[in-house]
Amino acid sequence: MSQRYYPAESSSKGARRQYARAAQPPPPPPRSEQAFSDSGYASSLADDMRNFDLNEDMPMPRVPVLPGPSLDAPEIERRQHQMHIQQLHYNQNRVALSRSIYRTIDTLRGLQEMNQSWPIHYPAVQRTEQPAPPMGRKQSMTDDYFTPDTGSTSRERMPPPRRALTSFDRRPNQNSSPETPEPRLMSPQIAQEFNILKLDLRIGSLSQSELVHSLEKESIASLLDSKLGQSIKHLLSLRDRIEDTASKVLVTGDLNAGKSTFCNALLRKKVLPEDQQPCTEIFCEVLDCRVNNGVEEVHAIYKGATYDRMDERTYEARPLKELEDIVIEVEKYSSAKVYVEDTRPIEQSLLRNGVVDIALIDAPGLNLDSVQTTAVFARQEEIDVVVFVVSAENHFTLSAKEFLWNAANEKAYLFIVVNRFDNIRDKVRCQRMILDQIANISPSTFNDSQDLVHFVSSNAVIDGKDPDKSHDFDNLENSLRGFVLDKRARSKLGPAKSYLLNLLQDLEQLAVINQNIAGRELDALRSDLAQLTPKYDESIKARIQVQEDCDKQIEETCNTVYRNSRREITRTIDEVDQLHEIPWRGVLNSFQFAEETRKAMLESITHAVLDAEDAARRTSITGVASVNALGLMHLKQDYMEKYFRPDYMFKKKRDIFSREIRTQLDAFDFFDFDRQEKVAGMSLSLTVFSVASSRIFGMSSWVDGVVQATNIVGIRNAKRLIIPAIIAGIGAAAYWLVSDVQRAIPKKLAKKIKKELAEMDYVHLNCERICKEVRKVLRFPAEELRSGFQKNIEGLKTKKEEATKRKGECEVANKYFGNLLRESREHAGVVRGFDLEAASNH
Ligand SMILES: Nc1nc2c(ncn2[C@@H]2O[C@H](COP(=O)(O)OP(=O)(O)OP(=O)(O)O)[C@@H](O)[C@H]2O)c(=O)[nH]1
Repeated sequence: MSQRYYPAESSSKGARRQYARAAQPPPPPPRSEQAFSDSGYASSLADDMRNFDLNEDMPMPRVPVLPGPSLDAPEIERRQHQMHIQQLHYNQNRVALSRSIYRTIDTLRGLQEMNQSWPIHYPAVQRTEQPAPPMGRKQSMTDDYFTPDTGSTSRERMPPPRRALTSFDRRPNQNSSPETPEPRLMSPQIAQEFNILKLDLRIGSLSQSELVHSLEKESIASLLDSKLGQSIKHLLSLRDRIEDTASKVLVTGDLNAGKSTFCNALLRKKVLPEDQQPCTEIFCEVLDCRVNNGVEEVHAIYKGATYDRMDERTYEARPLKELEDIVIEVEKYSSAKVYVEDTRPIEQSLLRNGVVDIALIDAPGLNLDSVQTTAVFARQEEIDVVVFVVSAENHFTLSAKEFLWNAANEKAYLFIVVNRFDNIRDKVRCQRMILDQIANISPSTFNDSQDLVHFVSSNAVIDGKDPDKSHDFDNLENSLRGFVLDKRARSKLGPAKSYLLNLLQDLEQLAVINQNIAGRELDALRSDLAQLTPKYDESIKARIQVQEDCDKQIEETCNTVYRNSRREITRTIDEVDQLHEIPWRGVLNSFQFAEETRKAMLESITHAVLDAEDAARRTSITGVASVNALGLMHLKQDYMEKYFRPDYMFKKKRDIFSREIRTQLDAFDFFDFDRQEKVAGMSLSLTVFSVASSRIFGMSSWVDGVVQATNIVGIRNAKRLIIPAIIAGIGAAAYWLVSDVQRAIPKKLAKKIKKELAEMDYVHLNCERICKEVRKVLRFPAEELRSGFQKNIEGLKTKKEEATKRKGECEVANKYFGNLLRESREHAGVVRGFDLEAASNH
């Protein structure tokens, strides 16, 4: 402890402080104005810490020589040497910590980048998935014969797979009921173990772990990203802090404990207002005026403004004597920077001591109001040393104890000034009582009470009327200097070290968790890919095979339909004249007979076509069923089977038109001349005609015949016979024709119809039409089958590509987190090795 360097002062009355100048190193080179820049002191730092080395550090401190018996030269040299070693250690630790800060910032930035491509997993439990409703499918406008199959044949569609929230993407176990929670990926307790990277999600009544579970993976990643950003910011401010050559001393305590008087005593001049009644209501930071171009003044900082000495909009510059008014203007000012000149020699000045620049912060009384108390706590982070002023008359109030308990957690040592000791009659009892209380509040402070607890009377220092009291204060001042200088390694570097350790521990945890997840996901993806690749290849092969089978089936079905239709229709047409029994109602009704016969014939042919269509329908049902069977066999639930409506077939106008035969009756349909002529040859009455006609082709023979006949019967008889013979012949012929109408009509009609149908290629056209319709009908399920296969293959292809991409990402993540784990462990080991105590133990 400092006591070794600052031995207890002689209690002899009037003992005076002496500072030996013997064996002092040459005075430090003058420091630039910049080096003493603003109150945060941060701005005085070099921008890039990476380039600095130990030689650029602060000047070596001089050894203050304390009051007491004069020291001999070897002792002074020894102390000088110790101080040098101490400074060297401090600088080594400072440089090493600074490097570690940069190294950690690099790590955090790398993690932020990684978080963009592979959202970092935060420990959480998986949420149970709710199955999504099955998706409807829009029916095609062309699907006339088919409707979505919603009937008994419909199959349950599986909900689409969803990615678990903070776990890797695995399809939930289909056998597990929705109520059964999935196995926990991580224990939520792990989340509680985070120090720095803990997500602060206290919203409403939900706990952090509940909130983590309710957030999407991307939201957690973005929260972590901002947390990492905050951490980088904090690391930079820690770097600024350890680079800050100044130490901030917060003087706090209860109202009227004498904090301002104590500060004035340290400065040896009345700078801060002292009063019986509470007066300091804002923070007053006392600094060496050299940082303000040597001008003594107060910068009263406006409420809500961030102080910038170079920007007068952020503060009001006022003379020192107005400080009394400023400290109570809480409505206008948040705090004040008090620039004062400390004219005392460097060995005596606390503000300008040659080792470290000290800023004294006079805080409002803790029990002034709760806001101010909170403000004191808020400033803890930037404070190196806490000097707690307690009134010897009042001891520790509740607010004082509360503050000290909290401060003791942050800072192992507290400097306690028990002021107004002059007002105490039984000083020994008071000392005992106060020390007992300190033992409870801060045991480490109690153990070092000789250095850290001082009973003084601050009001007696400036006027110096009572040398005894001044002597106690000198003692305190020496201890405080020692405490500030010796413990700065701990107070300045300690927070950076512990923050780094905590952060690296968090990073290690995140690395373990994420490497684990990436590894598991990688295994899962590898096995997925091992299944997907052959499945994909098989699917392509199966598609070709099934497509061929399906085409073959359609072709065969169509050929069968064509053949059967052609056979049936041709047979009907061939037999059309034998099929109908239209009653004969005499020659006079022969037209009606002919008409009915025509209709009957045409109807029978149309019926034959309709029968062929019916047969085609039945064949189509079988064909569709067998294509559906192929689909179900290969695509299973992915095959969208539709309900087939065979009654919708052959319903178009085109079909009706194609079936129609427009054969009409004409006069020749009633007589069968072919037959008349054949029969005439055998008829007696026409024998004459026959004979005559056999001669008629030659004029000479005909004339010969007439001459011969005339010769036989005589001219006169011949004249008498020829005319009745002609009449009889015509009559017989007419009779013959009329009597043949009943037979001639069907024959002639059938012949005519056949001829017309042959001319229009009726049979082929209808068979072709029927066949075309059947092909069209069969092509719907075939197309469904083809698109099902296509979808299946594309789905597999997409899955394969996604899995391959994801596998690549996981490999990168796995490697990255493996490196992060190694790096954070190794780095934490390095940081743990920084022995901050070594600096003060030498
Ligand atoms: N007797 C005696 N009086 C003191 C001592 N120190 C301070 N006082 C008086 O105590 C009163 C309050 O002192 P301040 O320094 O204003 O107290 P403070 O803690 O700064 O007060 P606030 O900032 O208003 O909380 C003043 O009247 C001082 O003169 C001391 O050691 N002995």
